[in-house]
Amino acid sequence: ASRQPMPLECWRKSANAMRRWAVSPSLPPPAAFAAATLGLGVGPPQARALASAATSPPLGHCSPPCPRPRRRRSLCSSSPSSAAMTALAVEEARRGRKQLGMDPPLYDYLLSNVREHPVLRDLREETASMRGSQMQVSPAQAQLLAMLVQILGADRCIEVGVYTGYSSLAVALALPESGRLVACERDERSLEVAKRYYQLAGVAHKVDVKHTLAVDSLRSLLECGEASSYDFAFVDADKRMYEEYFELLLKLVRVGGLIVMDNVLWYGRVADPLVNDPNTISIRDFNKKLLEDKRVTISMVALSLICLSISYLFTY
Ligand SMILES: C[S@@+](CC[C@H](N)C(=O)[O-])C[C@H]1O[C@@H](n2cnc3c(N)ncnc32)[C@H](O)[C@@H]1O
Repeated sequence: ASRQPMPLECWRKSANAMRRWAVSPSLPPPAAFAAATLGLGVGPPQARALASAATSPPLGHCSPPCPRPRRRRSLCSSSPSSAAMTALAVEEARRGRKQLGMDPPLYDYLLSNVREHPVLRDLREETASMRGSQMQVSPAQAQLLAMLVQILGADRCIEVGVYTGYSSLAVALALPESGRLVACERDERSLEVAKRYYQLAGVAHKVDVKHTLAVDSLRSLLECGEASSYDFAFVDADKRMYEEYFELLLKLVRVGGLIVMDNVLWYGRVADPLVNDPNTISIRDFNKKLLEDKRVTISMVALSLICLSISYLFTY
């Protein structure tokens, strides 16, 4: 597909954001760039290096006049120009590319085999331009969540970490008319988008939105006597709370139900002994405890692979 050249002012804004991020480990990556690098299977250290390499002005934008000779730093001779990089980032976010360790052509192929509800597609496209869009689950992941809900015959579900509602909408669409999804999210602005799309998809009556800290919502469900009354839970929020969410959900979800925890591979960081930030340590510890936890049966998966195999099971 042909792409229009990016206006210089837009390019400057994204280049500045990327440059700030490249030198400040405490800052989150610019959303679209993070989506692009994750989609490409690039880990955070390489992504940061790429961001720093990709911030020289794009070809054709600094002449005339050009105050000093341009030096393009690049990681390898085939590094794309920054304009191409930024355009790619936007495209990646728009297309919902997010898959650990899968190269882009194969992931494109996978995405082209996802059945995505039109309202989910619209939500994904609207979210792509929003801050934090890289947090959204991919269409393939959402399809798997919906399928798990259907296989379970789930009627009552919980989601921790709604953002703009992509995964919760996929689950709500898969629920029967009598179904109920308790959707926990602390951010009001994201929830406004989510609620709008629940309405558009005609599932708002199935979703019970809890706008507060998720841990408080889960505790209050237990206080209301709802122990063992849920079939399915999906956790996709603050990683340092995983253990606490898991313990609460273990009480809320019935025996034979399913708890899905997102990001347990944490973009590969859990396997890198040099990465020891609090989120990574927390997920690593959580995975270790779960491995030894005899109360549950576990399966840690690179999501899209299980998605394909389950699809084929159903096809034949
Ligand atoms: C990874 S995003 C969720 C993405 C969502 N599942 C989707 O597919 O679009 C995580 C969300 O969790 C929310 N969150 C983080 N900590 C939370 C907390 N303690 N209580 C409730 N929500 C929280 C954030 O505001 C953010 O919107």
